[in-house]
Amino acid sequence: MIRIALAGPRGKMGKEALELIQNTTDFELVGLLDSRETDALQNYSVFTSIDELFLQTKPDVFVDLTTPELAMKHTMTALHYGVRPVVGTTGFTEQDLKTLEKECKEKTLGCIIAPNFSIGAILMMKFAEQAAKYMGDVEIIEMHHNQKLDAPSGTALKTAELIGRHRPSHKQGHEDEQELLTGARGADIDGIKLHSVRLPGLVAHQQVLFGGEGQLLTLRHDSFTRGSFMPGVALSIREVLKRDTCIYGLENLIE
Ligand SMILES: NC(=O)C1=CN([C@@H]2O[C@H](COP(=O)(O)OP(=O)(O)OC[C@H]3O[C@@H](n4cnc5c(N)ncnc54)[C@H](O)[C@@H]3O)[C@@H](O)[C@H]2O)C=CC1
Ligand SMILES: O=C(O)C1=N[C@H](C(=O)O)C[C@H](O)C1
Repeated sequence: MIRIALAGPRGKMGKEALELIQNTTDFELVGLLDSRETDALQNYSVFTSIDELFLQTKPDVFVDLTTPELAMKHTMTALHYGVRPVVGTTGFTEQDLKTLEKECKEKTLGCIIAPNFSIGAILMMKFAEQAAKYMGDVEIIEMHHNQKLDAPSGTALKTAELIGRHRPSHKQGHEDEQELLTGARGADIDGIKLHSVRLPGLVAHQQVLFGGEGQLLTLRHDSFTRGSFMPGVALSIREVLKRDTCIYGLENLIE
């Protein structure tokens, strides 16, 4: 049995993950971390202190599905107690990732930071990385529900990073281009334009557009339900136990 502690169990992702853990025969839920005590979770040990969670439940794996401002602190605390983190929460900076890499190396502990757990989104990112070898003019449009805290999404940032491995940094478009309204052309990562849409009704969607003379290549992925993320959560829980480094992105776990 893999002993699992989960943070954020009342959230949109946390609820799904709770169900996944309950319904998976080799997973055992040993504790929950939430910002407050809640009746809805009274059958489980709910902690409001992350230190108490680890001291009292001694999990093998800690799954974090909370908020960008908490994720780094939670992940570092898990590593401090020798617990392997699987983190779906977004908002990690480059510096955060470097710090985690160092911490995992020092402690010889696995940690998985997954900007997106769905296989379709991972494939979209891998295809975008391939396309960038041949088509260097690209814009990313990510679309999410209107309760999302961070923009751009973790998936969009990861996509830009993978594209950047093959696309030399350069300014796209016309050199005399002017933004008549601030933000009209989106955010900019090494010249890649990145646009964030937030609307009710959406879940998680992304298009990567590659333009070339007389042609457009569109890569699109849609998560219509949060069930799309759960196989990736289960895979990460099993994989993190076999690893002793910090892994950023599930593309590193699949061939
Ligand atoms: N990697 C992936 O595939 C996916 C990642 N996400 C990310 O997961 C995170 C959560 O997303 P949602 O479930 O949509 O958000 P949500 O807002 O529905 O849930 C966040 C949860 O965190 C809890 N929380 C707040 N403060 C806390 C504290 N101090 N201790 C413990 N829990 C606390 C809240 O009670 C809530 O249950 C976001 O960063 C989002 O970007 C979301 C979907 C897929
Ligand atoms: O907040 C969300 O919903 C999602 N967050 C992740 C991100 O920021 O990329 C993954 C997915 O897009 C859903």
